[in-house]
Amino acid sequence: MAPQLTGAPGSAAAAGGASAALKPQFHHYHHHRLPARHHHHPSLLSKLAFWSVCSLSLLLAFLLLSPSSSSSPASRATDSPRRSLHASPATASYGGAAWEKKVRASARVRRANGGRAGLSVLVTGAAGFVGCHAAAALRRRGDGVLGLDNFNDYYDPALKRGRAALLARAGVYVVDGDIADADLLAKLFDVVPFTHVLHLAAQAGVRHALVDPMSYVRANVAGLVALLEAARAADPQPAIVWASSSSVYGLNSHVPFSEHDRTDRPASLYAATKKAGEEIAHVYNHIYGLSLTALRFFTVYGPWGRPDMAYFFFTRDILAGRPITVYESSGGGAHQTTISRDFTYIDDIVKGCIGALDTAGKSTGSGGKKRGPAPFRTYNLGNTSPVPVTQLVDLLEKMLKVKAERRIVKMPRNGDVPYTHANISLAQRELGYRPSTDLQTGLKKFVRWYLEYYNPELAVKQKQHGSSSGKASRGRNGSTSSAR
Ligand SMILES: O=C(O)[C@H]1O[C@H](OP(=O)(O)OP(=O)(O)OC[C@H]2O[C@@H](n3ccc(=O)[nH]c3=O)[C@H](O)[C@@H]2O)[C@H](O)[C@@H](O)[C@@H]1O
Repeated sequence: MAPQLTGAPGSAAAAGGASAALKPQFHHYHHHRLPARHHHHPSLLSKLAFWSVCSLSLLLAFLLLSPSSSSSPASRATDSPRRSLHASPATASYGGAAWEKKVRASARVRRANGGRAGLSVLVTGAAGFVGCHAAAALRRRGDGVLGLDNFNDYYDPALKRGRAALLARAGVYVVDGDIADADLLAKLFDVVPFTHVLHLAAQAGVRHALVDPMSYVRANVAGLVALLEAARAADPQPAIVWASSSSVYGLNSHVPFSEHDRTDRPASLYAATKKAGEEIAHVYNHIYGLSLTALRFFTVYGPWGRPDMAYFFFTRDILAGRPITVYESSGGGAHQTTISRDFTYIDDIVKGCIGALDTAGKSTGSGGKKRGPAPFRTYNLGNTSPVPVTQLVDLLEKMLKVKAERRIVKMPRNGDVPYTHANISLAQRELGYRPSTDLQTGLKKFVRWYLEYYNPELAVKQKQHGSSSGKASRGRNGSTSSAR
């Protein structure tokens, strides 16, 4: 992918229009409630009652479903808690012949894929990290791809716009809308008979759940239900592959983590909402015959990554000469001497996503009714070789040629788990998943992208001299503005 993109600034429509508009009617009702009981003005009163019921239902619907995410919703992942600027479903604009034409063109299959019919895939969270790479890979294969993303400001929306611009150049249209917008989803399924949904829209990030817990419920629970509702009502019903998380293993200490291990002891609200998603998916598979595949991603990293993840903001802070906080184990567990992650490179994850789409059996329902059993699958997508976070920092120092100022602290109780390690034999067997990128190789690609995107002068210098002065200059776009 061409790395140098400057994204247009993101726009998140302000929420609250619907509820604000309803307020006066609500007050009006209370003002006139007494006369209503005495039957003085029956027609006026029935009107008032009607509007009041409408107001309350809309307000309730708004509170329950409003603003989740398409990529990674909710509020900005900054150190200072801040309410999100969600795109309100009520304010989204779509429809019309030109819009439908664009949607259809993007979702149209270009080329059959190795003898099998090409897929037509709705990718939610397409302006997110994994979504952007997966959508581009599907398009390269000739599949039809339509993206959906709400471009929320959990982290710098300019990065999301940059990813969407990249997809636009590849012929993938990313609809600016929210997975909680039932009308929009119904419309999309109406316009395109999607064969598959790759559902990657979510509120990601483990530690941010302490700051904005409701954003996780809105995106990962209410948003998922909204998507599944639309999918079960669609005709034909698509098969759904979606992003769960390695974090569902929580306090599990049996390593490497296998799909058969316990997932009933999450350590964070994020993990709990992903686990809830897995249970909710089972319901839709059971009642409506939706084909459902959950992929448990293990700490995915790479170019165009998420600025709220440690490898990304460590890079930014090391270059800016700022200290980084590295957690060490508080001790006590079986393998808790070093905090480690099974870091998995983006290209490997994308191959796993595509393997899951290609092998997903069909949904069996139609018209909202189940006609027979449909596949229900869960796979780990990891790298199978955990690396201590301290070693990640060593590698970054070497690649950036800057010494990190490390502040070593005991891991706080912030939802993080000390260790992850995937057993991938099931994905290997059934999806043909074979990760092939070690952390050193993948991180090099990330660092190259990071420098070209945020700090092109330093990138050139490093390329020319094979070394930097050791004193990194500040990034063009991002060193200080990206959120974490
Ligand atoms: O595997 C997953 O399922 C999850 O992977 C990541 O979560 P995490 O592995 O915690 O990744 P980071 O937040 O980038 O943290 C990586 C490591 O750095 C450590 N860390 C983090 C932040 C910090 O300031 N210092 C520090 O040492 C963490 O404890 C962790 O061991 C993603 O953020 C989640 O969205 C994803 O679902």
